[in-house]
Amino acid sequence: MKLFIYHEKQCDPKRCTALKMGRLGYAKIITNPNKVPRNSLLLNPYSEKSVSVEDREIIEKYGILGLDCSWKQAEIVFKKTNARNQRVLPFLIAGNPVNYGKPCKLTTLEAIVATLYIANYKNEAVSLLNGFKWGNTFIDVNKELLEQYCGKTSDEIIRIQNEILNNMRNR
Ligand SMILES: C[S@@+](CC[C@H](N)C(=O)[O-])C[C@H]1O[C@@H](n2cnc3c(N)ncnc32)[C@H](O)[C@@H]1O
Repeated sequence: MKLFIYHEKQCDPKRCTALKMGRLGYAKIITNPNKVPRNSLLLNPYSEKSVSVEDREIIEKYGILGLDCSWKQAEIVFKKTNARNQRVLPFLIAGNPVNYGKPCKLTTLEAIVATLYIANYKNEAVSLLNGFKWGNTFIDVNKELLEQYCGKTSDEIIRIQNEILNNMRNR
């Protein structure tokens, strides 16, 4: 599985999940903007199209690309990207210690794990959590959601997500 992370060097290196993924040999860390793979599936929290099982061909051919930057800068950083295949993740809850419990504010590790899970590469997804103490928390907190999204098309996932959000509002 080809996993790439473009690293903006805006984070605390001790807490950065991307740099740790690089150290563990899980992902290739890229710091030169000219070397960013343009066809990979870019995980963009501001995109309108959801990650789905329909992305398997892109993932197989070109891999997944996370963009590790500070959440404070993220909107500006993503406005500058011109990658071809940009995707948002559907509603999921952060399991990491920094943003625990917050919707959609995932670490780069969590975002890549969720993408693989939804596209039905469950074993590959779960194996990336080895080496991260809180890693399994992400799966535990989101197991039901991930199972609902896994194997579905982008349109189906948006429908499922909207139903989940409506049910939460009406509770
Ligand atoms: C903003 S950075 C923060 C990284 C954090 N400092 C860390 O240590 O992992 C997280 C990256 O993960 C991906 N990501 C996180 N949440 C996402 C979402 N809801 N949809 C799509 N991508 C997401 C994006 O590439 C995003 O830029």
